[in-house]
This record gives sequence, C-alpha cells and structure tokens, in this order.
Amino acid sequence: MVSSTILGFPRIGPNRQLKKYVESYWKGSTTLEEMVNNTDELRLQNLRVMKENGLDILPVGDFSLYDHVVDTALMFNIIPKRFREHFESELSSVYSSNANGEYEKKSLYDVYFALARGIGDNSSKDITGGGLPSLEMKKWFNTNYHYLVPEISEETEFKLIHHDLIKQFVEAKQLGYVTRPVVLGPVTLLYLSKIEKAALHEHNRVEKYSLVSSLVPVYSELLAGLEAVGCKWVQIDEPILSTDIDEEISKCFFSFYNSFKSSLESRRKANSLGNSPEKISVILTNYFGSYSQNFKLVSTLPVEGYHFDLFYGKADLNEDVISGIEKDKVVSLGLVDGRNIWKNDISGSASILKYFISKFSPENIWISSSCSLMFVPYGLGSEQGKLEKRVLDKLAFATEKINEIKQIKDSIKNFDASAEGIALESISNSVDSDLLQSVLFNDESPELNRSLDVVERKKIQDSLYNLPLLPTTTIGSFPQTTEVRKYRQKFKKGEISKEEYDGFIREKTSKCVKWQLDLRLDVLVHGEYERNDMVEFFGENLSGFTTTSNGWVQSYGTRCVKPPIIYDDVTRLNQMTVDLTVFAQNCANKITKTEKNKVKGMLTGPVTIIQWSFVRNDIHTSKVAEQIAYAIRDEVLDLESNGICMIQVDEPAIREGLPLRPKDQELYKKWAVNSFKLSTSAVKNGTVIHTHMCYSDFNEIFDLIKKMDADVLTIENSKSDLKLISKDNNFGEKYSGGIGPGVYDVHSPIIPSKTEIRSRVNKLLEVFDKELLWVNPDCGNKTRTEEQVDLALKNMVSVAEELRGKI
Ligand SMILES: Nc1nc2c(c(=O)[nH]1)N[C@@H](CNc1ccc(C(=O)N[C@@H](CCC(=O)N[C@@H](CCC(=O)N[C@@H](CCC(=O)O)C(=O)O)C(=O)O)C(=O)O)cc1)CN2
Ligand code: MET
Ligand SMILES: [Zn+2]
Repeated sequence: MVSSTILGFPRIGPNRQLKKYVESYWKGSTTLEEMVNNTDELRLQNLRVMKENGLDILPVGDFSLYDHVVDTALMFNIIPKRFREHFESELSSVYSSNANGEYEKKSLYDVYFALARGIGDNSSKDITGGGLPSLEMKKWFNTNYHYLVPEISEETEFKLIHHDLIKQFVEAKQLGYVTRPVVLGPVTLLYLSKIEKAALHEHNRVEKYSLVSSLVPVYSELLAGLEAVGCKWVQIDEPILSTDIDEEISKCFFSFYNSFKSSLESRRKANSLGNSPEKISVILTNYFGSYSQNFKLVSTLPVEGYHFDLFYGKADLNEDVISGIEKDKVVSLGLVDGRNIWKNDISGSASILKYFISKFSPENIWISSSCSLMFVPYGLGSEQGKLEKRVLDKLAFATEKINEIKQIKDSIKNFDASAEGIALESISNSVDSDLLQSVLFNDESPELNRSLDVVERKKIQDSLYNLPLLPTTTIGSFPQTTEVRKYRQKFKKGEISKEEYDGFIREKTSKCVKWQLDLRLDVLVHGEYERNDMVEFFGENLSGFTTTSNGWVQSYGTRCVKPPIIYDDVTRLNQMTVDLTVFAQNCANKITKTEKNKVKGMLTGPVTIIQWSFVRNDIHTSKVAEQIAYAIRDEVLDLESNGICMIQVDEPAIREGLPLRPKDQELYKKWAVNSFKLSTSAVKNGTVIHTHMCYSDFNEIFDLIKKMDADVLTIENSKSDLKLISKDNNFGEKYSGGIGPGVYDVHSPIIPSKTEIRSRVNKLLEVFDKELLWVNPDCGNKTRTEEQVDLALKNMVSVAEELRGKI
C-alpha cells in the first residue's frame, strides 16, 4: 500500500505560540525550563495533529526554535570564532559531556540564540558598545523565509555535538509514531554557508565544496546513531538540486554520497554486536523545482529513494527522468502544494499517483507535500465564519493539506493498475497561452516609459528641490512600538472607534515628522504607522484580495507575516495612502514654515505584493502583476496631483522572485521590470521616483535594476560586506541614477558609530559620483526601538553633514 507523509509542518503553532514562548524567555519573563517544556509540547502537538489528520509517516527534526539551518550548523559545531571565544567555558562543558547523555542544556541554548540574534541587544543597556553580530540572514531559495548563514572557517572542526535529533526520534517512537528524521543535506549546507576568507587563499568555490569530505564522518555518525535506535528512513534535503548545478557541485554530490555510504558501512562493522538493526535508508529530497538534468547524476547516487516536487517541478514528469528511477527505489510524490493555499485537485493528483503505481510497486510510493508545509499557515480553524465562504471553500492550509494527502491515498483504493493504463502525456504539463498579450511584454509601450531619461530628469529635479550633497533619508517605516500594535489590535477588535485609531495614527505621524526635522533629515517619510505590514496593508485596501485573521507564516525566527490572498481581479477601490502622506507633508510645512522638506510617498510594488501574498493560480502571475501595477499607478498619480513630488515604490522581493533556473529567468525579469515601470512611469519628469531593495545580491540583478529606471535606488548593502561597492564591479560607471546603499544595518540592535558610518560613506564616494550618492539606513526602522533609531540616525546625519563640507 502507498504511504502518506509530508516533508515538514509549520513550527509556529496554531496561534503563534512559538513566538510567545521564545520571546518571553528572551525577555526574562519565563525560565529556560518553562520555554523548553512549552516548545516541546508544541512539537509533540504537531506530531499528534499530523497523525490525527491521516499521515502514516511523520517528519521529526523539522521543528525548530529559530531556524533549521542554524540548528544544523550548531549540531555540527559550525560556530564562528567570535562566539566560540565568547562561550569558551559553556562550549567546553558541552564538548566534554557524553553526547548521548545530558549536557549542560542551558549553555547550548545560549550559544544557539546568540548565533541567531547576536550579543549586545537592548535587553542589556549596553546598546552602543560593540557586541557580537549575529549570523547573516538570507532568503531561503525563492521564499520569504530567511535562514541564518553558517560561517565556516579553517578553524571549524565539524563534529556532532549533541544528539537531540536521535532523542526526538526515540521519544516519538515511544509515543507510537512512525517518523522520518529530516536533515539538511551536506551539499546544500555548504552552498548556503559563507566561507570565511581566512579559510581560503583565494575566495574560491572549489575549496568550499572540497570541505564536504570533512562532513562525511559527522553525517555518518548521526545516521549510525539513528540506525542504532531503529530508524529506518532519513530524509536528506538537497534543494540545491532545483538549481542548475555545475561540475564542482556535481562532483561534491558524487563524492559525499559515495564516501558516506562506505563510512556508514564501516561504522556498522565496527559496532556490530551480532543483532545489528535494519539498515537505515536515505530518501534524497529535492523541492521548489524539478531535478531536470540533475537527475542523471542523482540516479547514480547510492540512496534508497527520491522525493519529487510535482508542483513546482512538474518538468520531472518526463520520460527521461522517470525511466532513470530504478524499480526498487522509493518515490515520494510531492503532490500537494506546500507554497500556496489553494485546494488540491484531488483527481488530477490521483491520476499522477496512478501513473506511478503502474510503474512502481505501491509499497515503494509515498504521497507527500511538494515541500515542507511551513510556508503556509497552520490551519483554517480560526478563519471559519470570518472569511467569505466562496473564498474559504477554495482554501487548504497545512492541516487541511494533510487531509488532502489522505484523500489522494484513499481515492486509489480500488485502482487496478493492470486494468487502467495512464499515459504520461495525460499527466504532464500544458503550456501557457496568450501570455504575450500583456502590456508588460511590450517594452516600447508609452505606458511603460517616462519621456526623458534618468540623466535629463535629474537636471529638472535638481532645479526643483535644491537638496544638499549626500541627501539623507530613511526607507519608510518608523518603530512599530507595542503601543502602535496595541492600538491597532484594539481597533480591529472594535474596542476603540475608527476616529480614535485614526487620531492616534495622526498623532504618531506628526510626531514622527517633527522628530525627522529635529534630526535634520532632508527627505522625510510619514513613518508607516497605519500599516501592519507593507504588503498586508495593500491587501486590505485593494479589491480581489482578502486577508485572514490568523494566517501567519514564519518569516524569520519568531517573526511572522500574514500574507494576503489574491483570489480575484485586482482593482483600486479608493485612495490608500494619499490622506496620511499629505497630512505628513502639511505637518512638515507648518513646522518649518516653508515647503522645503519633502515627504516621500511610500508604496509597495507589484512584484513584492505578489511575492509576499498567496496568489491565484488560474491566470499567469504576470497578469496579476499588471492588474496591481495599474492600481499602484493610479495611487502614484493621486499622490502627485496632491503635491507629493517624491514617491518610493518598494520592491524588496524582486530578487527573491527570480526563478531558480536561468532558463526561466528572462520571462520573469521582463514582467517584473515592466510592472514596476507601469506603476511609476506616468508621473512628470520632475517627480522623483525612489525604489528600495533588500536581501538582494546587487550583482545578480544589476541589469534588472537598471532597467527599472528609478530616479533613486536605496539598497541594502551594509550586511553583505559592501560587495556592491567593490571597485571591480564598476557600478559607479554603469549606474546613472541616484543611489543610496545602506550605510548601516537596521536589523541589528547595535548602534552604528559615526566612525563606522563615515568609513562606509567614504568607500561609497570612491565608487559613486558624489552628486548621485544618498545617505540612508539599509532598510526600514519598524523592528527597532525609538531610542535605537534616534541614536543611529543622529550619527548618520552628523556624518553626512560633516562630509558635505569636505567633498
Ligand atoms: N510581508 C513581509 N515580508 C517581509 C518583510 C516585511 O516587512 N513584510 N520584511 C522582511 C523581513 N521580514 C519581517 C517579517 C516580519 C516582521 C515582523 O515584525 N512581524 C511581526 C508581526 C507584524 C504584524 O503584522 N503585526 C500586526 C499584528 C500585531 C500583533 O501581533 N498583535 C498582537 C497584539 C499586539 C501586541 O501586544 O503586540 C496579537 O495579535 O497577539 C499588526 O501590527 O497589526 C511579528 O512577527 O511580531 C518583520 C520583518 C522580508 N519579508
Ligand atoms: C522590507 S523593505 C521595507 C520597506 C518599507 N518601506 C519599510 O521601511 O519598512
Ligand atoms: Zn528593506
């Protein structure tokens, strides 16, 4: 019989309990023991829910207190030097304890949360002094989840420093669950990691992947440990297989999986006590796309099964791939979409399943989710009676998706493979039709282009606004304090009136304008106090969207987002931001008694709205982008006609949306760029269009950024080691718009010193024309405290003012 399973389940709990449990421990209002008990209970609750909803095999090790990549790094002792030194005594107690037995638990949690959050946060009063920066955060493939980047150096000594995964397996087994531990694979781990320059003579990839041989012993120790306690299957995640891997990475796969197999075999021999347990099997797991040509390599690896993402990797429903699967392998079919919230087409899924049953033995087939279900909300329970029925009827969140897997399994009960033939053509992909009809695919359309180029526009803009050299600005949001969130919560619950809520937001906004003027910032913002989130807010204000009351998804650590759902055609019903932006501009005019300081309008662009929402899948995404772009375009024009002459359209997710394989990227780039241009190009040449990006590698999307044709680009830069401004790139010569690479990292609670900011600006001045350079933080201020923002911006403005006289 086929088995039902999933690759992973949401960790945050049905009501974001993870956030509450972990954050209250950080604040010191609960003890470590309470936090551990609470989160253990959450983890066990997940197992119960998975089982009750019909799964045969449950994942373990998919749960995490912060992030599964940092979990893996810590388990294998990948701890950067700054933390190893700081926690020397704690770590030695961990190392000296018997990994099987009890180690000093607190020590390891301290190290873990320090890696994730850094040391020197605002829980200590020492917010200005140094501190240890956390690991860098990066996007997990093309999702809005962020993982922590492990740092490997020549001093890294891979070793298995605890046995928590084995303990979790045993615990689940004792509770009667059949489970499959989930482990991040070695090649993907290296791919995601940062190799400290010290480890390499040249920053050289060959050496990075050669480290894989040192990972063989730790993985084989872990798997041998699991085998010894009766574990039959382990899921090794290698989503890097959804990208085009090169020769080096292919070799790395080949060498790891082969050496690992023999290493495990020697451990078995060494440990053999007569009654050796059944051998553990590996299911190699790829998701977010197809294996495509990588399957040739994969099919030669000594693993016992493969997982296929049959939602985003439908290309694998192909004779070449399927004929490469040996008959005795397990095939795990990712039939239920782990990235989106629409109900499954059960009969379509059943057809795919039937096809596989006609080729492989049912005992060797698993029905699964395309990827972990952590990218969709926990369950529809709390939406009942709140969401419109016609929308609710179309949805399946994580819990319902498990149920769908069971339904798919049940639907083939009476299927007789020998009687009913299923042709491959009947289950493989169809091609999109009338795509090219959209204005987004017509580069020359006047709707997409401004009448003057960026250099000519700058001349007009300079004459209008009289900004100083190195103008200072912020990215938009100001702190979303507990007070702000409480007011919004009360308003949503009906405890305060709309008038009272609006009054409070205006008061915050006017104070924020005064604050910025006191700081002597040149271009102001209104602060975004009225927004719960930069995407959800627009979802609440545009037609065709709906928002949920509890549809949270983890974005990083304990931070979550509530992606809106796009279920119909999108139109703008009313002005969304004009009132408050004009209010902020009037506040500024009143205070300065001039119209000198401009307030920048603040909107989110179509690509980011799409990327951070759950999008309908009955039309091509570019069509949805076109609809949103027209709505934003109307808003931009209304802001302009109400006197707002600088307008920022944020596109932080533009890099994240880039398809994983180069062959799919051109189409995306076209509609992504043109939907931004459609949103912004209707304004007068004197109106300054800003855009903002973060979590992007500037190098990778430079051409795309240039084509967007914004007047000013502010971009995250401080965390990525100033890669952007390395002189070799010549960006200074190639980019002719205004540019504001962030001069400090807003995601760290540590206050940037003037020295640090000055050194960054000076480096930027070596690369970019001083007439084009802006001075700003690298992202919005919403997650910081007001005190942190005040100190950081004071330093930033002071540096800009000093330098103006000197350059
Ligand atoms: N969608 C999206 N994706 C993004 C970003 C982004 O800004 N938006 N930024 C990047 C980084 N990601 C981030 C993701 C989340 C948060 C974040 O701070 N999230 C908040 C929730 C923000 C929110 O929507 N809050 C709501 C709901 C508030 C809430 O939780 N209320 C409490 C009660 C109020 C209180 O006492 O705090 C409750 O319901 O229990 C609001 O403000 O209205 C959190 O998890 O804490 C920050 C950055 C990349 N991806
Ligand atoms: C994740 S990008 C954030 C841009 C937004 N304007 C803000 O300042 O919060
Ligand atoms: Zn940002």
